[in-house]
Amino acid sequence: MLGTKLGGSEMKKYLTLENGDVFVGEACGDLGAEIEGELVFTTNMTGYQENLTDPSYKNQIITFTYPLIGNYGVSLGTSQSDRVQASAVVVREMTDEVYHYQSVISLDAFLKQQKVPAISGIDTRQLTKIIRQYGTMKASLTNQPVNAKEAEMAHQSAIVKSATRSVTDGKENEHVVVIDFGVKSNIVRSLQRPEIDVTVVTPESTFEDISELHPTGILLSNGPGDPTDYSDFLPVIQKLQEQYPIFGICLGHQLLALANGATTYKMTFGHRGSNHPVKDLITGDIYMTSQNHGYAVDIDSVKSTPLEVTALEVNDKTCEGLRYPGRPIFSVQYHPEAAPGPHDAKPLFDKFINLMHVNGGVH
Ligand SMILES: NC(=O)CC[C@H](N)C(=O)O
Repeated sequence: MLGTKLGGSEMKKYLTLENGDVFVGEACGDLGAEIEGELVFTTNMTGYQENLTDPSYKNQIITFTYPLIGNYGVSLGTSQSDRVQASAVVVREMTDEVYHYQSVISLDAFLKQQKVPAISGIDTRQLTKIIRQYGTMKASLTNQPVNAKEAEMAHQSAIVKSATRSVTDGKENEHVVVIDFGVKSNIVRSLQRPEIDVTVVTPESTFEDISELHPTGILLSNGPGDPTDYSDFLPVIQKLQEQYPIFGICLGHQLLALANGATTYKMTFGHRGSNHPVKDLITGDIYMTSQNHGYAVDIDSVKSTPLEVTALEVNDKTCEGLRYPGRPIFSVQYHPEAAPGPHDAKPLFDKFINLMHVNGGVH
């Protein structure tokens, strides 16, 4: 059944796109809430809980192209941060008939609890075709019809405020410092080993703050928004890369590129999904990867930097990996931590830790 009625709601909701298109559906999630955001789509067939709680989706309205969302509920330990980060959710059908032994709450109830609005009964195939043609655009989700002008939104900085926290007990001698631009829990989890301490620090940290932690390696995390909004942190990366092994993931990859003089650009509709093939130019291997990004590193701009392109997206040949020859520094545009998605690239965490071992840890 299309647009399952949830919690007895028959309330209409209006999704108004910047180009003037209007979709009318049924309100679910937080029924009263109205929001604006950047309308994006993800082709993930599963993993809605991980997507919704991924801080990289801050200020974005997520359209799920998979037609049935919510059927395995929401479970403990699956979220990628402590709350829903996306502004709103667009689905073809949301169900609260949940079948999963670990589910503790339905998706609709979770969204209500988190005060996040959603709209169901939308032809998400048609909507996705519009986004593919016109590109990612601003949109509003309202309880009454509005005109497209009102759906226009000023540029919102999506920078996440984070706090420094020690993830492990600090007794061991190898120490990864994660710069938290909006880090996903599974990145931190993927680094954890008995011999490794992990400390997560805010991007307001200075080079001195970070050095005082005696890192053996630095992980530049994923995060929301336009990478050029983070220019304040680039001088810190420039200093860190003189001394420490670095692994950049997604936003972290883009910031490593910017810190070395490359440029980034906004893609038409980005890559959001779990089946993006990436070719590793060093080994020739192809990985299936999990992705969620709207910006990319300009490959031509890398030529005049000390960096080298190490991977390409097979379909559109965009930059998926970089390394700094001669230094223990590399980055990827995709998500080796998955959550959700395939695990082909998981060995990159071991690669980073091995680089730290080889480097011996610069203290
Ligand atoms: N997942 C991420 O780190 C996304 C990076 C950046 N916000 C982008 O959309 O390109």
